[in-house]
Amino acid sequence: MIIYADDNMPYAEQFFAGLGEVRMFAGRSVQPEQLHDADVLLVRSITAVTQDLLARATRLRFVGTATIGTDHIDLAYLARQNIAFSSAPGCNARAVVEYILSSLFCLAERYQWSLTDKVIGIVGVGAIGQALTEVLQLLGCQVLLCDPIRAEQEPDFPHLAFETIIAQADVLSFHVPHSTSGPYPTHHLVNAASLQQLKPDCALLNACRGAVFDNQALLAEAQSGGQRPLVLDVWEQEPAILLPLLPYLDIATAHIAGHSLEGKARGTEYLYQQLCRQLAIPVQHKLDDFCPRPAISAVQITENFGLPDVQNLFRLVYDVRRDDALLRHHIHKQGFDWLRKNYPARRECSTIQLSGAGVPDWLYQIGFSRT
Ligand SMILES: NC(=O)C1=CN([C@@H]2O[C@H](COP(=O)(O)OP(=O)(O)OC[C@H]3O[C@@H](n4cnc5c(N)ncnc54)[C@H](O)[C@@H]3O)[C@@H](O)[C@H]2O)C=CC1
Ligand SMILES: O=C(O)C(=O)[C@H](O)COP(=O)(O)O
Repeated sequence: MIIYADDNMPYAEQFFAGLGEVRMFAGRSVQPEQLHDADVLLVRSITAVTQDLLARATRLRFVGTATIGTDHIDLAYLARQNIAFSSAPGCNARAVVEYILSSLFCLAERYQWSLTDKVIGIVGVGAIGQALTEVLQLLGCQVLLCDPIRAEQEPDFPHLAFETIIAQADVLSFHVPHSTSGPYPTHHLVNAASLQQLKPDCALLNACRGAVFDNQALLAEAQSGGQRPLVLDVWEQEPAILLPLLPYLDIATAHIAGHSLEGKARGTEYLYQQLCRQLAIPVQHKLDDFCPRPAISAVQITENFGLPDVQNLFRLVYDVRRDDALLRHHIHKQGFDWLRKNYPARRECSTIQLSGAGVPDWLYQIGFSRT
């Protein structure tokens, strides 16, 4: 069996070598001829898996994407061809939550907010939006939710219409898939018209898909004197991003919100498990076999620890300002894909064990580990 895997998929060799010959490829530039003998194709979000890409892959039996999003895959074509498919739902949800949390801590410091005074709106309350909601509520924030699809399925879900939430929120964080059709399309949810409905200082955060925000509309508003705080991890037309927008952004990163080591590697592990299931063979490897020990693994908490200390503790794990600086420094010479490919190691809160008599339970609930 020949398994083609994106060369930005951590531990692909280690997980898949026992199942066949593993060949790595460059996700952005892979060509149909390269895949002519593929039995299995494992991609990340930068490879558009279309009928054209698979034109020569007559042996293909399984396609996997080590991502949550599936908007780069022609799912209907795979179904028509009887090619099994798996994404990796939830694999990097925790990393995105930590990215947003770090961004909120930065904005709070820069603008001297108290996060607990802000009304935070979450648009899209799936794996990421739900986990983010729970963390923010544990930190004492007021959170409003918008998810019309959940509202249809769960009568008690506290849904607010998009028009309502955008008028009330001080901060809006988006966690929807990108869609252009269906009853609730998300393409350009934030556009020139919806920007007019927002409070003028309502902060906008996008760590879902670039085209959920009309980037030209953001630029037009900023150039005409708009002052709203902006955080963008994802952009329209990646990797050719709208560079004139950069100076107006508080935080700008290269689609790395989900790129904790655990987040990426869980994606690989999930696909490995799915392929084993497809082949009806037992799972032999797990993530813990491969993930290295984190640089900082334990922290002592004293009885003086309180809510204001969370930001400092959190910065031991992740500080989004590092990734913002990387983008601003390297984007012109090295480019967007280089930033993603050379992303420095980042671990999740769960890799830090907290000890001490005074550890409040909510610290464990927001993601740190017990000793
Ligand atoms: N920046 C990054 O590195 C990453 C980005 N993502 C993006 O984040 C998206 C969300 O991820 P998950 O929460 O895991 O997905 P999910 O599928 O668990 O949740 C998405 C939620 O959005 C809701 N939704 C759909 N259309 C909506 C609309 N018009 N208005 C409000 N809600 C709507 C759905 O009902 C669902 O509850 C992914 O589709 C992916 O595109 C995911 C991981 C990493
Ligand atoms: O999971 C998703 O969906 C994402 O957006 C990924 O975190 C993006 O990472 P790459 O697959 O583009 O490396």
